[in-house]
Amino acid sequence: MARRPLPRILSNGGAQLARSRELARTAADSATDVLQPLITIARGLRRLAAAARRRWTETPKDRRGALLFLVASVVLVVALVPYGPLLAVIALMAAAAWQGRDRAPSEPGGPDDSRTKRLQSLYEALVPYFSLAEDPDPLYAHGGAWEKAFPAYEFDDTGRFAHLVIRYPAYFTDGEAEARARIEHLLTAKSGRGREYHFTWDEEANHLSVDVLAALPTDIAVQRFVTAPGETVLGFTDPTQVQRTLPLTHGEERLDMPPVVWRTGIRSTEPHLLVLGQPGTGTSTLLRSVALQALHHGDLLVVDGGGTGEYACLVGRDGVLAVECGLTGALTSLEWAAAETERRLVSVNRARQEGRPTPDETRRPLWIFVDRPSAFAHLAAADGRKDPQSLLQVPLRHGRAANVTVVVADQLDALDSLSDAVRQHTRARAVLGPATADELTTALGAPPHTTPVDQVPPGRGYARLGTGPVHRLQVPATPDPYDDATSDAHRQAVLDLLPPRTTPADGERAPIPAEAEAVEAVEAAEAEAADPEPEAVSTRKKDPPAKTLAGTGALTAAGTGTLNAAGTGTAPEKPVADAGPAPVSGETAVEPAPAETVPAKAVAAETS
Ligand SMILES: Nc1ncnc2c1ncn2[C@@H]1O[C@H](COP(=O)(O)OP(=O)(O)OP(=O)(O)O)[C@@H](O)[C@H]1O
Repeated sequence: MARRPLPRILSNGGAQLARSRELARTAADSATDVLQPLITIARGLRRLAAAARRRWTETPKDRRGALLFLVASVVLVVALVPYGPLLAVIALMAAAAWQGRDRAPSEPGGPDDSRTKRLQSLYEALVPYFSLAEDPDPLYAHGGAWEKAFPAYEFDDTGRFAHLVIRYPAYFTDGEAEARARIEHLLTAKSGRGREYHFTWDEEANHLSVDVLAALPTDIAVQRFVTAPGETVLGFTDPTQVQRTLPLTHGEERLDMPPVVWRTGIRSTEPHLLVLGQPGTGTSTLLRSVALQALHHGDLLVVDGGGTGEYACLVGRDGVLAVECGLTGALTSLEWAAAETERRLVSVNRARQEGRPTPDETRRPLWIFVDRPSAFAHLAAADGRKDPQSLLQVPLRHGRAANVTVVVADQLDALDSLSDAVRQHTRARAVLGPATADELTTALGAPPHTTPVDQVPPGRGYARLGTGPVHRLQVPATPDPYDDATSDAHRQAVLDLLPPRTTPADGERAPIPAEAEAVEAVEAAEAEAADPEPEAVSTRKKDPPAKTLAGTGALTAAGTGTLNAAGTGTAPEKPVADAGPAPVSGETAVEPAPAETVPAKAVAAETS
C-alpha cells in the first residue's frame, strides 16, 4: 500500500512555527532598542512622579500650603524667563533619563562557587537528620539538590551565612526539644562558631529560619532611663522579641535600643529577681545598675556576701538604708527587713479592712539586695548561726503586697545552695556569662532560642521574666566608681546617678570616701586595740562609718539593733533625717576595715 504523505503542517509546521517565533522576537528586540530612550524617559518620569507624590504625602498638612506656593512661584518664574519653558522641558527630560536608567545591579545567576559548596555541604550534613529510608520522594538525599531545601539564603561579606531558610520534611519531630537542639547544634558548627544564631521554627510550614544576631553594644553606660515608676531596665536585647525601644545616650550619639524591662510592685507577676553567673561575669554590676534605678523611687538595703566592697559607692547615700558586708550586720539588717515587711503587710491589710487607701508609708518601695548569700551560708554554718537566707523568706513571700522587692545574685554553681524560698519566689531570672544549654534551662526554666557562645563580654547573658520568652541581655555598664580600672566616662555616669550623701543630724556633712576612709582607719585601729581578735571570717571590706550612717535612721537602727529592740511596729519606712547620731555598731567595732583605695579621680569627679 502506497504511503500517504503527512499533512504539511505536521511534517514541517514545527520548524515554520519556530522560525516565525524567532522573527517576532528579533522584531521586538529591535523595537526595544529603538524605543529604549523613550522607555527610559517614561520610566524616569514615572519615578519622578512617584517621588513627588511621596514628598507630598510626607509633608505635614500645615506645610503643604507653603510647598504649593513655592512650586507655583517656580512655575511662574520659569514661564516668564525667555526660553524658560523649553529649558524646563529639557531639564525635566534629562532628569527623567537619569532617573529612569536601569539601576538594577547585574543579577548574579546564583551564589558563587564557594557559597554553592557551603550550601551543598550543609545540605549533605542535614541528610541523616531529615531523611527516612522509606520516604519515596526525599527532600534530603545524598547527592541531592540543595536548591529545593534552602528556599532563601543570604551571605555576609565574609562569605558566611547571614540568613538561611531551611525546609524540612513533615515527619521531622520538630516538637521535641532534643531533635531541635541537635539541628541547632549542627547548624552552629557548620555555619561558623563564635557568632550567635537565632532559630525560628515554623512548625506549620516545616521551615526553620536561621539568623545571625548582631552583637549587642557593650559600652552603653547606665543612665536615667525613660521608664515608668515600677519599671527597671535590666539591660538591652534584640528587636526580635521586644517591640518597645528606649531612647539612650551613647557618648555624643542618641540610640534607640529594645530594653528588657522588669516590672515590680503590687501588680508584678515576677516581684523578685535572681541573677546567676560565674565570677567576674557582671552580676554585681547588674545589681548596682538595678540599685541606681531603685534609688530613684525607693529605699534600699544591700547585703554583700562577696565582701569585695563593690557597693561602697552607695554607703551613706540618700535612700540607702544599709550596706552590710559582715555576717552580723547582714543578719541584723535582714531581720529588720523581715520585720518591716510584716509591719507593712499589717498596715496594708488594716487599711484594706477599714476601706482606706494604702497608707503612704507602705507605698515607697523597699529594695533588698543580697549579693552572694551562699557565702554567708557557709560562714553561718561554721559559726552555728542562722543562715541570712532564711530571713529572706518573709520579704520574698509577702514582698509583693508590701512593696518590698528582693534581688539576689549568686554564682551559677551555687543555685542548689540557695534556699527554696529564693528559688521559688524569684521568677525574674538573669544568667550572665558563659553557661551551657542545660545550665541555662535549669536557671531560666526554658532554653534560649539563640546559641550560647563561649566568649562573651561581661554583662552579657540571658533574662527571662516569669514564663515569658528568654531574651538575650546586655547589662548597661555600671562599674564601681571607686575601681581604678573604670573609664572616666562610665565612672561619671554612675556618680551622676548617685543621690547625695545624707547630711547627718548634727549638721556635719557626711564624709566623702577619702574622709570616710580616714575615719574608718582610726576606728579600725581603735577597735583592734580594744579587741585584738576580730570576727573570725569577716568578709566586710569597708564598713560604713557611723557618721556616714547617721542620717539614715533605719540603717542606724538596723545596724545597731535598736530597731530590733523596738520591735516590728516602729521601723521607719524611710530614712529619718533627724535620727540622732548612731553609736558605732558592734560589728563595726570588731571587724577590721581594710583600707580601700578610692582613686583620687573618683573623689575629684564626685566632689567637683
Ligand atoms: N555590663 C558591663 N559592661 C561593661 N563591663 C562590665 C559589665 N559588667 C561587668 N563589667 C566588668 O566586668 C568586671 C566584673 O564585673 P562584676 O564585678 O560585676 O562581676 P561579678 O560577677 O560580680 O564578679 P565577682 O563576683 O567576682 O565580683 C568588672 O571589671 C566590670 O567593670
